Amino acid sequence: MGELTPGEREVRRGAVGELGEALRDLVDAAVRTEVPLDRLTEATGAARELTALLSADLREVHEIASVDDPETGERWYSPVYGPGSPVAPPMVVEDFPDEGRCVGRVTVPKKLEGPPGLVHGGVVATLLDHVLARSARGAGHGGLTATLTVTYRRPVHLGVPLVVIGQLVSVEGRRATATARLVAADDPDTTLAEGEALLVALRAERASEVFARTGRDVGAWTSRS
Ligand SMILES: CCCCC/C=C\C/C=C\C/C=C\C/C=C\CCCC(=O)SCCNC(=O)CCNC(=O)[C@H](O)C(C)(C)COP(=O)(O)OP(=O)(O)OC[C@H]1O[C@@H](n2cnc3c(N)ncnc32)[C@H](O)[C@@H]1OP(=O)(O)O
Repeated sequence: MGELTPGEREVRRGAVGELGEALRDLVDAAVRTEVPLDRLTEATGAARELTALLSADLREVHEIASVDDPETGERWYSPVYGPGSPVAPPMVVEDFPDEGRCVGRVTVPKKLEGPPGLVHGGVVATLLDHVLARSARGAGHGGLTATLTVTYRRPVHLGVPLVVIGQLVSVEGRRATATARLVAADDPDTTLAEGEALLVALRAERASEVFARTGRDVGAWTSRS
């Protein structure tokens, strides 16, 4: 699909979000179902039909989606916040760029379970990584995560509203550091997990190399100065 007009992109984004929500419901049912074997087999056939329907026009693996904005970094299939992603929890994030802060809200579903009833530790790291990078990006210091330290202080339960706060701490040349906390919405004083990251902005020429296969200008990961 070629580039969309702003109006077309808005309409398509709405449809992508609806499909994403339907697929997340499907994934949730798929990981929780205890229906008899014949029902499982029937569902497998229906799922394969759905795959054929969507596969009539597919992007290559490096191609950027028509609904995305590579300059601002809005990604509709992000595994963290993408409205179109079946694997995203998804987290809803509010940006406070003037304060170098962002606040994510998320209730983690069954598909992202680690120990029984608890959120997988890699998922906790992913949620922290996102708000860490995003707090810096919002304040104009887009970069890739160079180091990420996660401290798991308390078990994080599935199905509980969570708040994940990222805060940009310092910027020095292409390097930015940020910290993040994950808490339960109803107990904001108890830290469940915390993160710290070094984000390094790519030099412009390095960014052109790294993202060459997308065939697009990708500005959100480079130094903006
Ligand atoms: C959809 C609807 C809703 C709308 C949503 C709207 C908006 C959403 C927008 C945004 C979302 C925002 C953002 C968040 C998104 C995603 C977050 C995910 C982040 C990631 O998932 S990201 C992937 C994983 N990540 C990598 O894939 C990195 C691989 N890696 C490399 O690509 C290189 O390794 C690199 C680039 C890191 C460095 O490479 P390089 O060549 O530039 O490095 P170089 O040597 O020049 O270092 C430069 C200076 O950094 C220092 N430095 C470097 N590394 C260091 C280390 N480890 N420790 C300490 N210091 C270090 C040096 O010491 C030097 O410092 P100095 O300049 O002072 O000498």
